[in-house]
Amino acid sequence: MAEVLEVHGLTITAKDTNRVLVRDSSFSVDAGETLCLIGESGSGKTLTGKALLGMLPDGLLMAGELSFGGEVMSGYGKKEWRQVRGRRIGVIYQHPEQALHPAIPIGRQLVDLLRSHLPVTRHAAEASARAMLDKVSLKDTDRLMKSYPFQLSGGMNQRVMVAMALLLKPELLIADEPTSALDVTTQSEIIALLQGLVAEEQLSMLFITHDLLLAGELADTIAVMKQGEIVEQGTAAAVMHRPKHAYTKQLLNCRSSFRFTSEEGAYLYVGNR
Ligand SMILES: Nc1ncnc2c1ncn2[C@@H]1O[C@H](COP(=O)(O)OP(=O)(O)OP(=O)(O)O)[C@@H](O)[C@H]1O
Repeated sequence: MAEVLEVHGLTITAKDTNRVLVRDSSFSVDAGETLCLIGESGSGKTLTGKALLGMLPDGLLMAGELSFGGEVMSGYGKKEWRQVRGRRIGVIYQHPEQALHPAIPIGRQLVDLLRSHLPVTRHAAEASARAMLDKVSLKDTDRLMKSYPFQLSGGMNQRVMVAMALLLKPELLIADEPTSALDVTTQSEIIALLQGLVAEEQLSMLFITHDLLLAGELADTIAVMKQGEIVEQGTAAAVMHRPKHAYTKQLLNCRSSFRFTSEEGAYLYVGNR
């Protein structure tokens, strides 16, 4: 399968303290593949995602090579990043307010996004926006196009954010803990939606989570991060059922539905979460 994203030796350092926040991290995402980056809070997942969007905060230094669609992005300037971010790499955050403007109706946000990247008429952009809202299973699109984010539930806003992320038909979707702030039922609905869209659009996805079981449900491959380093990576089946690193075993043991059986050296799945 063709590689969409390749990260080689990504290292992120705080300039003032010289603290290494992400160390020599290498991974790749193939076309149509979902890679889950998992690890506890502070392990460097979000910074890795930000590096891939050219959005690292000032004060951090990046080294290593990032390639997307065969093109090296590591040396990109602001203009090149703007052409990739949002257009070729879509992004979904934990909180919709990170992506949606609170004082602009949903419809206008979608239309403006389309028209800022593509030479389309307002009428055509509105039709595409409605079609995309429909695709993320939001009903009553006429009313929705005129609604503000605060008038929608958390789950609906999350769906709008998915619609925004996919509107420009990106090749890669970066989802940073997109369901962590949602209740369990809504979380399952959003995960099912993402799984459906990824399959339908043949999208590649980098899914960032602290939840190894969720990673097991979604991922083709999993990379486990601890204190800025990838300590284990492999197919989802290998990482979930034959974990090698003590930290991965610890993450699995934290979830009650998995139990480590020392005689067999394997994890047994003993029910749903
Ligand atoms: N702008 C910054 N300057 C200095 N250190 C930072 C900066 N941003 C993040 N860090 C530090 O880098 C480390 C990794 O942060 P990051 O946000 O990537 O972790 P994470 O794995 O995404 O955690 P979480 O799940 O809590 O979001 C943390 O120790 C964090 O405090």
